Amino acid sequence: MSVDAQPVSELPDPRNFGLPVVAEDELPEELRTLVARVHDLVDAVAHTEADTSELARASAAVHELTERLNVKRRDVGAMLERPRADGGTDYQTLTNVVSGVSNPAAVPLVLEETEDGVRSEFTLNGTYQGPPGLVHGGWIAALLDQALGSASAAAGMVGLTANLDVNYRNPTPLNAPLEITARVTGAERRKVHVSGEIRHNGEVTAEGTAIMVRLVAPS
Ligand SMILES: CCCCCCCC/C=C\CCCCCCCC(=O)SCCNC(=O)CCNC(=O)[C@H](O)C(C)(C)COP(=O)(O)OP(=O)(O)OC[C@H]1O[C@@H](n2cnc3c(N)ncnc32)[C@H](O)[C@@H]1OP(=O)(O)O
Repeated sequence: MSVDAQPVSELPDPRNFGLPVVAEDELPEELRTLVARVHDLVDAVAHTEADTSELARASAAVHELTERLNVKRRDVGAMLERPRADGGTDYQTLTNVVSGVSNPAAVPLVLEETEDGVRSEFTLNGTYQGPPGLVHGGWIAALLDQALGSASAAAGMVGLTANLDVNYRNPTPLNAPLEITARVTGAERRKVHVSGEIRHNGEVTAEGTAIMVRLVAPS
């Protein structure tokens, strides 16, 4: 596979795409705490066997809270900006459903750059269940999509997924330590070829390949 695309050293500035940008240090610690607590709340709701009066009280409290938080909402598409260790700037979608720091539905997947791509260790609670005790296959695809896209971005080539191919090799367990890895394997013109896998105890449970098509900033 040929590698003839020229990686750019900096990620494109989302402002050039008309997107609002929030600096990481502008994100209140109280929001991060709220996100973590609501993440746990979703799992609690999914599995609770509390009695009906407790359920009714919880339902009213959550409804009231939703109305209070909805008074002031961020624009869809807001991007989080943070400094990178190498002096560059990193961007990610604030509410990304897999890794967004303000999204309680997110895993959250915190991908670290490695020598050849990206990597993360994470655990999925019962919220992500498909078959009994196992992670939903659609979420496995979403996790791989995110890691594959991030590997491309980490190599300076931000793109959209044009094609994603997933093989489910072994069941992926809930509530157990998982590892995800991804890397760029080649690039030609705007196409970036990426591959990655999810492992449990060192054994591959799912692997994916994708073609990301690099974004071109409007001129
Ligand atoms: C915005 C600001 C950014 C700021 C910085 C951000 C930092 C972010 C940080 C971290 C990264 C995050 C990571 C995200 C991870 C999650 C990713 C997703 O979930 S993406 C959502 C799902 N994907 C879509 O919604 C795409 C929908 N499809 C499209 O929009 C178009 O089809 C698109 C862009 C993929 C291509 O359209 P065309 O018109 O631009 O380009 P054409 O000319 O058609 O294709 C270019 C090349 O790609 C090939 N191609 C296109 N589609 C293909 C396909 N399905 N299979 C194989 N090849 C394909 C073509 O054959 C062509 O190749 P040839 O250069 O001629 O060899």
